Amino acid sequence: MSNIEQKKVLIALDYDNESAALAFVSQLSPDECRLKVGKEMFTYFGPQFVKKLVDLGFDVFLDLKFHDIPNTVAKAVTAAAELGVWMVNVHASGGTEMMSKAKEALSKYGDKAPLLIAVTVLTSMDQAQLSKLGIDKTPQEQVLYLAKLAKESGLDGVVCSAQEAETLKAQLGNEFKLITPGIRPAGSDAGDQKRIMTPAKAIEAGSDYLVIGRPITKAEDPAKALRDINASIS
Ligand SMILES: O=c1ccn([C@@H]2O[C@H](COP(=O)(O)O)[C@@H](O)[C@H]2O)c(=O)[nH]1
Repeated sequence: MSNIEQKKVLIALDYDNESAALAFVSQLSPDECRLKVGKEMFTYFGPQFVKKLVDLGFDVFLDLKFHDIPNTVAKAVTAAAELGVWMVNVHASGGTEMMSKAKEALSKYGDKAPLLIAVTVLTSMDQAQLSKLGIDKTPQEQVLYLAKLAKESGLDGVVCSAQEAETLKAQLGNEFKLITPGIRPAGSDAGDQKRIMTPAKAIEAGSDYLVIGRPITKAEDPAKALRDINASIS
């Protein structure tokens, strides 16, 4: 398996203990995965933690899902770029002006700019939860609608579930990146995830990157769990 194929897995480092997270990371190579830092670890351990991972040579996806007025989000993604992260995200429901301003703010970093992607419909949401929000569309329709706005705004891709990947690749083209959480190896616990798929099926459907947390970090042997997943998608 080439390094490029191996690096399709983005491990969600959702730990409340920095030493435990770093002990796990010390078993990994930047050649076999990328790392995702989300709201929990960022809130506990801050930008210094992100910097540590970047300095260890890992590509880091800073998953803070910014959602605010255009000026604030443009400044927030700039702060992310200053940390040297590989990817950062905003919520597509923040609108096209917000997304375009964020993308524009990153242009000064040239080819060092992090990829900018937009969250569409959280993978923990199903049809019933969308309806409760007053959205009268299927998750598939709503994801496609928001992904089109993200593409129009110049973003590099979206966060969606692998269940929407085939449609999005067909409608938005191969270059537009699909980052898919809600990945569950066969037999593993779905937890709070609703729109799920196995790693191999997700890649087959068109996912570019798989976000995987608990199936790896809560496994008896997390490093082996990653190796097994990488083998299953090679
Ligand atoms: O729609 C989304 C957007 C982000 N996430 C994040 O991905 C990981 C998934 O972790 P698992 O343990 O594999 O469920 C987690 O950090 C979420 O915040 C998502 O799940 N869905």
